[in-house]
Amino acid sequence: MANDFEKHIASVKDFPNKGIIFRDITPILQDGKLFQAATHELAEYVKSKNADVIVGPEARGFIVGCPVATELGIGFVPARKPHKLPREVERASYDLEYGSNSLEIHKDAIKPGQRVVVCDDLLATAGTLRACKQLIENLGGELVGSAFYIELPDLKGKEKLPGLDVYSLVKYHGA
Ligand SMILES: O=P(O)(O)OC[C@H]1O[C@H](OP(=O)(O)OP(=O)(O)O)[C@H](O)[C@@H]1O
Ligand SMILES: Nc1ncnc2[nH]cnc12
Repeated sequence: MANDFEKHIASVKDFPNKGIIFRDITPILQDGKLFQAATHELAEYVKSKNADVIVGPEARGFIVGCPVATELGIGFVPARKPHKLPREVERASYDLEYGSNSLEIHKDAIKPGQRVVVCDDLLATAGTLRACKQLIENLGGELVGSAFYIELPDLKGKEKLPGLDVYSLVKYHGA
């Protein structure tokens, strides 16, 4: 199955910037059975972490995280790019493999003591994941794991979050 996921990831050279190989998951999403299988694999992981809620960073984290939350019947919390959420927010800034950004989360989205897993399409430098962790912890939640379709281990994202469990379907070396 890991092989099937990998076969349905498109690798696009020099996108969005020269030197980046963009790993495009849209062929997985287009294949209903494979999208369902990927969702199920992540859901089994999230269940094993006994999570109360999933946080998904905009935009691809919405696509990946929402169906996992509905499969498990648990809540989904969007971490959005600035000025999109209408009520009081917590904000964290971060750097990416290409560029930098900020993420916001509604202040009442996570309750103290809740167990949270972050779901997203890809882990690269972990700037996004670190920002999510900061937001979750500022609201009193506990980040108990993270789940991705793709991991780029050479960018050493994991090392920036020592002790955090990371689950992924496919790893690309030499990214
Ligand atoms: O581990 P990192 O170095 O933080 O990179 C991974 C993040 O980068 C991409 O999102 P992007 O910010 O490009 O936003 P998008 O989903 O709106 O395209 C991807 O979906 C992850 O969220
Ligand atoms: N190489 C990559 N491909 C797709 N999304 C990304 N986000 C950060 N790095 C990426």
